[in-house]
Amino acid sequence: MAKVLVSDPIDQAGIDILSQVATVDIKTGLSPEELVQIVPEYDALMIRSGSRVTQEIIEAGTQLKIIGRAGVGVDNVDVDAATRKGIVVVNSPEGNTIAAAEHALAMMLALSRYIPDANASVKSGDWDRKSFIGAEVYKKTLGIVGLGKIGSHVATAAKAMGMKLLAYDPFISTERADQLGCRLVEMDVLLQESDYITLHIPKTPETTHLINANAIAKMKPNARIINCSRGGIIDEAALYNALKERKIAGAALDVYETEPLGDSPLKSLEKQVILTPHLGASTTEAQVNVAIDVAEQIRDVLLGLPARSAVNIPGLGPDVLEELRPYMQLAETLGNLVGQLAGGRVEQLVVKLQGELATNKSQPIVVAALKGLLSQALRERVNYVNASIEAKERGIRVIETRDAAVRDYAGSLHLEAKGSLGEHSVTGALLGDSEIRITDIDEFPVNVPPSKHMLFTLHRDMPGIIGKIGSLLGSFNVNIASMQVGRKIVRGDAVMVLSLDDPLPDGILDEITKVSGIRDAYTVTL
Ligand SMILES: NC(=O)C1=CN([C@@H]2O[C@H](COP(=O)(O)OP(=O)(O)OC[C@H]3O[C@@H](n4cnc5c(N)ncnc54)[C@H](O)[C@@H]3O)[C@@H](O)[C@H]2O)C=CC1
Ligand SMILES: O=C(O)CCC(=O)C(=O)O
Repeated sequence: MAKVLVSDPIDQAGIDILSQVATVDIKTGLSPEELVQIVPEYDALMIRSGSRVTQEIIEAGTQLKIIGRAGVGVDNVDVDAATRKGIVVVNSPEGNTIAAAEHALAMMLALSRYIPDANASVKSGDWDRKSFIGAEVYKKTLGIVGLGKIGSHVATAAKAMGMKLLAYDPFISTERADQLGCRLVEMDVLLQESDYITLHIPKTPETTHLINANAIAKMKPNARIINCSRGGIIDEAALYNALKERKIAGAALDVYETEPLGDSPLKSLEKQVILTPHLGASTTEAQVNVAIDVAEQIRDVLLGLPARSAVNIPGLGPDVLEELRPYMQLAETLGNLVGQLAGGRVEQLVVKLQGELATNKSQPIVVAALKGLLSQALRERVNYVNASIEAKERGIRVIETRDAAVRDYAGSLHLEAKGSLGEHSVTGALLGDSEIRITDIDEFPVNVPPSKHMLFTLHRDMPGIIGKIGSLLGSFNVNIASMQVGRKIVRGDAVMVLSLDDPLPDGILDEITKVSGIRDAYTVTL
């Protein structure tokens, strides 16, 4: 049975799902050294934000197939290292959206009305009403940085509270911002015009210290900033100085440059600062959502099925996966077939998407074709995660083309592999929704389903040749399941495609190539 290590607190709903297919060990609070030591036993690792999955841990995880992050941000996982090792990294892109958005809104209101300090004051025995005169958010301007899932929910709620909305997000359209009632502006405008600024962006090289001394200098003196996204987007030293010198009115932070927050001067500031310990996703509802979402994906991957929210399988969201899955199977089968026909070292793969397939997202198809192509060499070591990297490291040039005009089938895929031993091409299509047909071998038209054991010959189309191959296979006790010949002209060159019930015994291929009229013969195992 597979083994899963859960190294952060995860809701029981997720553990129950994992337990259907694996032995689950819950070991929280491990040091990085302890994690390195025990990770080799495990097939999957499930974490929240508490565990940092470094390259060293990934290298040590020789059995690891999947790392599941029960949340959105995967910045605590070395995704590149996982990708190189073919380990799928999944997250829960939506499970805690509402929780994080509501936390940001709660922070904005709490900051405006000094709720944490007022609460502490009452609990300490005071009845001080003068020190806590707050500000209303009604009719104030909220600047939202990052109008993705969380930012959009914040926008909708803030709109309902009568706020004016600005948004900065270089990757969303004006139409989308309009829909949410936001005016899409440049960052400088947002900084200059907002009374409240809330950050909902990932931490990337571009967003690190996006809010630095320079940006803070552009903000209004009454401005308050909220960060429930990622630590490090705000330069904490610059923020501290600005707050201390009253250049801005307040800040509410849930995330920090280093977590847990150590000996930070921010802790010394009073009612203009609120600090929470990375609680954005900490609601019962969100924890159930993310635990189920990620546990289901770990279960699926351990059962050999694809994951719906893999962050390191290019372009493979759940909607794309649903639509392209049959074509990906086709691509993988054809990649495997053309790789075996080409033999030797493949230097170039042309992937041509034809008919309706030409209008589809190509990346998953190309990845699937490469996975098939490399599967003979790498077996189970190649997967959708690392196929592109493995191909690149082997110097395989990938050329992608599209031809929507090819209409033999609704959608078809043509692969050409050029290598040290020559050049071969195959074309395939889907019959109905998912039945694969090989429709062309080296430009000879055929119509055969792939089968586990196959024999392909290139021969001269002449009487008696099929019988000779049949007898030869019979003499080696190999049963033919089906046979088809593809030719362009009568008595010219032709290909023969045989599906066999049994693998070809050693030596028979040499015998076949000796038959008069046979130019070449290839065995393929799919
Ligand atoms: N505090 C907490 O516990 C939680 C924090 N988060 C964090 O919140 C952040 C937002 O999450 P989601 O809304 O789910 O992500 P999302 O991917 O739906 O939205 C992010 C948005 O940021 C935009 N963006 C990217 N780079 C940008 C840049 N340089 N400038 C402006 N906009 C940029 C993107 O276009 C996208 O619209 C993430 O960093 C996530 O890790 C998420 C959940 C809980
Ligand atoms: O696991 C958590 O509580 C943190 C959630 C978070 O930061 C995220 O989902 O990006």
